[in-house]
Amino acid sequence: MFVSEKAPAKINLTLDALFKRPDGYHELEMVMTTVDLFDRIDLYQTNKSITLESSSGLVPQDERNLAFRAAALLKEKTGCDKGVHIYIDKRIPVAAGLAGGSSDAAATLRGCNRLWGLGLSDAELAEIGAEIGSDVPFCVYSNTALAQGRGEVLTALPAPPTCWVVLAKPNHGVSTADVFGKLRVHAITDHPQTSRMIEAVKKRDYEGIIRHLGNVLEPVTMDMHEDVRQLKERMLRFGADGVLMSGSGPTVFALVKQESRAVRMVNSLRGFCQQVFAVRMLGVRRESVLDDVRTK
Ligand SMILES: C[C@@](CO)(OP(=O)(O)O)[C@H](O)COP(=O)(O)OP(=O)(O)OC[C@H]1O[C@@H](n2ccc(N)nc2=O)[C@H](O)[C@@H]1O
Ligand SMILES: Nc1ncnc2c1ncn2[C@@H]1O[C@H](COP(=O)(O)OP(=O)(O)O)[C@@H](O)[C@H]1O
Repeated sequence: MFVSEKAPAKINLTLDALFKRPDGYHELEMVMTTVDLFDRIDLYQTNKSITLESSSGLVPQDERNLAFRAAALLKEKTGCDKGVHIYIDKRIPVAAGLAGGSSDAAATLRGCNRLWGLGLSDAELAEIGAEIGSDVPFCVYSNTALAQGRGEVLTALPAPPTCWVVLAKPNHGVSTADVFGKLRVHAITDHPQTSRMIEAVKKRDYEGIIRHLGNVLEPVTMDMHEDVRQLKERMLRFGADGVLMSGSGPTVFALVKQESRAVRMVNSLRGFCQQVFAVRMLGVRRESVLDDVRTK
């Protein structure tokens, strides 16, 4: 038996931190959505064990991989005695603020649920996913949502209006824990207006979305990596309607309406960053690559 799942990247249209909690996590408010840049997760049923391989040498190929951890946790929670071989075709840049690992874990939860015939709901998968990482519940649904708490309390939103999203990742990663570690919540002067962003998304108001883009982690990462600040300035100069760093970074995304402008921007950024993509805003979950369970 074999199933395949798409694992899309996410971007943050807003990211606000309200306070640091006693458990060390930050209480967040984020509007997140998905873009048309995917990893592909192929899952092959085996006897008992879990094994993993990836097209990318940049991610662990063992039990440290978040997809491996997802399959192991699902087995443990359900008492399922089946196994799986996981193959990850990696397209999403790693340690980039695009939730690539979380999305791989979420796609593995969705895929193993089908492969092993467990019949769990998305809400049950999201609850299991929250034990792997704060972004995993959002990635189980992979739509558009307001995320609160440490990221796991979700309220679904409609998809934003479609537009081009140019993603550019500087030639280094950042550690999410390091960025949160340097954030001083009481010193934030420029909180995003989350409710205004929600309103703009609901009204499919493109200009409103552009106006209310905001991320309190952006100055923190920029102070650690000057090239992220330069990248944002460059994208604005190249004619983006709006530019923001996604999550803890260092990927910066630009929103543009016209395809021709997105293509020009990609060509202009290629000398500056190795990983540059022009993709569409998605905002809703796409079903699996191969629609149904197939017998091999
Ligand atoms: C910042 C965000 C925004 O979407 O995305 P990325 O930049 O990773 O894509 C997420 O909150 C990242 O979620 P995720 O990558 O799953 O984080 P986790 O593994 O749960 O946590 C990694 C570390 O980040 C910090 N952390 C994370 C979430 C949160 N609400 N407060 C925190 O302080 C903690 O130090 C934690 O140890
Ligand atoms: N399947 C996976 N894909 C990407 N990274 C993974 C995966 N499994 C574990 N990791 C580890 O998780 C860390 C964060 O990766 P990633 O999810 O790409 O970053 P971000 O949360 O910033 O988008 C990396 O250091 C990477 O080694």
